[in-house]
Amino acid sequence: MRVLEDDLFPSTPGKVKIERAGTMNRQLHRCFASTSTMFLWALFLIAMTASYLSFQSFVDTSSKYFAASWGGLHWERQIRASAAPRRPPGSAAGAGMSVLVTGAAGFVGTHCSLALRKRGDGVVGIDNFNAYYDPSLKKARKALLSSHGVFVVEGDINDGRLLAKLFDAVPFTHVLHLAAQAGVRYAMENPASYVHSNIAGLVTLLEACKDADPQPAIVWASSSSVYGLNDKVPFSERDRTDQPASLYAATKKAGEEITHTYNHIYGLSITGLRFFTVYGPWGRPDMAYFSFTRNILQGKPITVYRGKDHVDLARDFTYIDDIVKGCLGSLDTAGKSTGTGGKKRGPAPYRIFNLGNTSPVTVPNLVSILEKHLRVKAKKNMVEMPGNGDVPFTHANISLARQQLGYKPTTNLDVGLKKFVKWYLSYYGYTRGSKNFRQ
Ligand SMILES: O=C(O)[C@H]1O[C@H](OP(=O)(O)OP(=O)(O)OC[C@H]2O[C@@H](n3ccc(=O)[nH]c3=O)[C@H](O)[C@@H]2O)[C@H](O)[C@@H](O)[C@@H]1O
Repeated sequence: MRVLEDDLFPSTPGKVKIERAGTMNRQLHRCFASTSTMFLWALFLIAMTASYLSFQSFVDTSSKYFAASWGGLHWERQIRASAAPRRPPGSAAGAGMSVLVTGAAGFVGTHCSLALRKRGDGVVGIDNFNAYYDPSLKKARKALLSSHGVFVVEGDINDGRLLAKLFDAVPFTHVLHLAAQAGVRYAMENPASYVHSNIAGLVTLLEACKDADPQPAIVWASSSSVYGLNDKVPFSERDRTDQPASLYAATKKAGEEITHTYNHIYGLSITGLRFFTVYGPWGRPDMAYFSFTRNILQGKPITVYRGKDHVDLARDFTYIDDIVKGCLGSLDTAGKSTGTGGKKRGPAPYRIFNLGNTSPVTVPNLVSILEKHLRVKAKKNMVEMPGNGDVPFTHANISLARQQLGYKPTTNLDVGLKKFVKWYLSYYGYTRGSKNFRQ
């Protein structure tokens, strides 16, 4: 390039003058020659760029094709086998459902999938096994599901092609949508992950459901956090939910509105469940009861948040088995979706239920119960609740779920944490007095 420039704009003007006088023709000729050289260079560069881009898109497409962990005849056979209900013929509970469970390798997803499978329903799971918390725990849950005949597809709910393929392979009667970016405080660290899973992923899933023929009925996980700054207790489904305290809560609230539009426009049957701080065996390591247990056993301090004026925070902690009953009750009572091929044929149910325990426990009390079951004293750092999205307390009114789902929680925090601690000690291979953890 520098050579070309020098040719057109020589750096010795005196010399130019002399040459101009005598050799104008030659100069013109050189100029034309340089222009055509530039033209050729430009053509060459365009050709190179075009072939690079087409090579890139070939690499992208083929790597997607080769990296895809789904598709093919064998895969479809596994999906269909897993989706097939196995209730005995003539069973009082009917023919059985085919349920697509999103977030199946998650905490609530695993328990619900197992419970459905155990009573004879067909279940196919989908999970993206992201690294929000230790994926090896998710893999272990997947192995547990697999040992009970539940197949879990490794994929993302944002992948519309995968969802379409699943609905092509199986006429799912229900979708239990539990895949989400959970956690209240993490939303300040990674806000985009909440939009990706709880908004974009939800819409992609609803699009697939609305296009499916037959359309499935959808039961999905909202959250008690939608009550936000509401201070009327206990929280009832009729209370205001327009003051979220965290982005997480805002995305769950948005999910309630988004599902409403799909119910209204396409006739999808929707049930939203507001879970209240679910805990238990195979739980989520990011939650307080789980991380407190780990730290207490390892002799590390735990941070206990306190509200304004030293008021203890409280949660309506709900045991996983009770939540599973609420989820299955919701699937069993969900009315049918009415649309086909994206067209609504009539009104479909739109329901929202609180699934809580109705007896809040303070966080210091939770710690005392853990200390009792672990037989280890916690090193507590009491700090004022940072302004990171937490709410001071939650308390569910569950009358609606009791009436319509037959929901009746039966496990208190003491009994539930005892079961959790038993699982934790066996899963992480901890024997009392030893410091050998897998974690
Ligand atoms: O039910 C819900 O709506 C929500 O319940 C939990 O959220 P949260 O109730 O905040 O549960 P934890 O993160 O386990 O916290 C429980 C309590 O412990 C407190 N905490 C948490 C962490 C910590 O280090 N110290 C501490 O005192 C929190 O402030 C809170 O009061 C889940 O993480 C959410 O995904 C779910 O949607």
